[in-house]
Amino acid sequence: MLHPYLLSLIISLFSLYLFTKWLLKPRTKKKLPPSPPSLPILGNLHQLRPLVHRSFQSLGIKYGPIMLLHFGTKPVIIIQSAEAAMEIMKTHDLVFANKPHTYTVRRLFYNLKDISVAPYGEYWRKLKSICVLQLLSNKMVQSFHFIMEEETSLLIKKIKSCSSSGLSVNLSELFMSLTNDVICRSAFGRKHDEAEGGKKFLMLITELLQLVGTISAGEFIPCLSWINSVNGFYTRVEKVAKEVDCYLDRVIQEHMNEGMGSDETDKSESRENFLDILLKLYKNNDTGVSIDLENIKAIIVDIFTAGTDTTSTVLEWAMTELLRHTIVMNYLQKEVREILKDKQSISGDDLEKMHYLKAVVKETLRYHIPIPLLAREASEDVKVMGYDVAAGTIIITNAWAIGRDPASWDEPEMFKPERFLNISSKNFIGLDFELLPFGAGRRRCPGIGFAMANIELVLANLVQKFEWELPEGMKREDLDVMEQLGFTTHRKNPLFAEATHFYF
Ligand code: HEM
Repeated sequence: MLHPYLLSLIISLFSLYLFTKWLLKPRTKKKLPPSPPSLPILGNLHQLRPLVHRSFQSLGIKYGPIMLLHFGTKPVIIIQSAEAAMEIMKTHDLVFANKPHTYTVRRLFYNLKDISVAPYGEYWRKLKSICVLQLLSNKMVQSFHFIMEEETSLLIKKIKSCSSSGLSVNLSELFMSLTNDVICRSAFGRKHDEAEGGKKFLMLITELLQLVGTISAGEFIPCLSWINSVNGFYTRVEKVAKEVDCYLDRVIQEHMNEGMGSDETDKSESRENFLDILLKLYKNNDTGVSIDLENIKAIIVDIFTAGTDTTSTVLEWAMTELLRHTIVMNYLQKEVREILKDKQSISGDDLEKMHYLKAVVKETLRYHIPIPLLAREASEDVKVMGYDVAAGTIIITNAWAIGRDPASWDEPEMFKPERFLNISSKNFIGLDFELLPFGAGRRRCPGIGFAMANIELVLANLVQKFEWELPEGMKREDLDVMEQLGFTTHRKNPLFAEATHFYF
């Protein structure tokens, strides 16, 4: 037995040894990206203006292509070069396969039961494969071509009738309603008119996107979360979530009844739509992942939010730039009219030959990227561009700034479709990190084929069938290019134009 004094001496010496060892241990200091000075509690939130992508770009000029900000207490890394984006969406794609969520996102997307914000894992993989292989496969996109054609013909008729009365047309509104109708028919098999709340649903989706696109201090600073209750933000979130849910409940119930032979059947299209496929999976449950009605509603919200505003935004900006650049408009009209000759209906094969049209769409996607910010979250500690990124850090890739980065693009502030005519020019399918309108890596958009088919068909028809002018008295240089705050950067003010001559 040791004497108690001796025992305590040994313990004390051993503790001293351990303490000294700990003190002398060389500390590996974390190497963090450059960071603008921040305020207590607020972090860098006070430095962000409503058009956040522009604020990030301005800060990036001083702090570089990878910088660390704090949204309240939450560290957020901002990526603003193609090289850094490649590290996030290619080199470490698996580590960054998760999306960050706020209360708003969880509430509006059925507690992450959808595809676009669902955590990366088995469940998300199954849903994504359903989306890629079944809902948005090439075969399905081709089967929806007739919907896109019919809706485009309706758009043309509306423009003609408006212009025959000497009125200018609100193209922004027409594009939004066209893309909504195309998605609605592809999703549910038919359009939903005013009486069925179709227009209201469109407005709800627009509001949902605005809420998701708002960076509210209350979501990032726990002690300020009361602000969102007081300023009505959470009330709006709650109202939109409930109304969307109510609408989708009704639509799904009707769809199930139609399948059982209700007299609604005559309004529906005979071909399979998204809801048919999802309800089949729900009933058969043979995919290995059980889909319940909440999942179906969440996926439908995804398809509407991802597919309507984005597509109409591209159309709106493409027409804005064509109206601002007469030479581009003339060149495009010449190409489309030469390929079509007297044909009125435009096929997929015709569109394939329209290289300048494709260049105009690509340039629009670069210059006016519909979703400017791509958010991810680190699932483990990792090094990016030599900097330490801790698990849980939010990463935001500013795809808007990358599309305008002078290091990657000649004259990035000019609208020049010609830059995409070269065979080796960049593409948007997620392999060129200078051009990321559809993202890249595992989380890349599965709706590229659907969106491009729709956009090209509408634009080709608009430039083939009409001559376009700005409303009377307005000069090209007066046409504004202001962006609206939200998840997608559409025009702040609606685009009005006049169709002066018809060729059909
Ligand atoms: C011009 C039109 C469109 C643009 C610019 C666009 C852009 C995007 C972007 C940037 C993402 C996120 C990618 C990432 O984080 O890396 C995304 C995801 C997604 N998009 Fe699209 N999209 C468009 C059309 C569509 C359409 C028409 C649909 C469906 C009908 C669709 C369905 C989805 C879905 C389900 C996701 C989530 C994918 C996932 O998280 O794995 N998108 N889209």
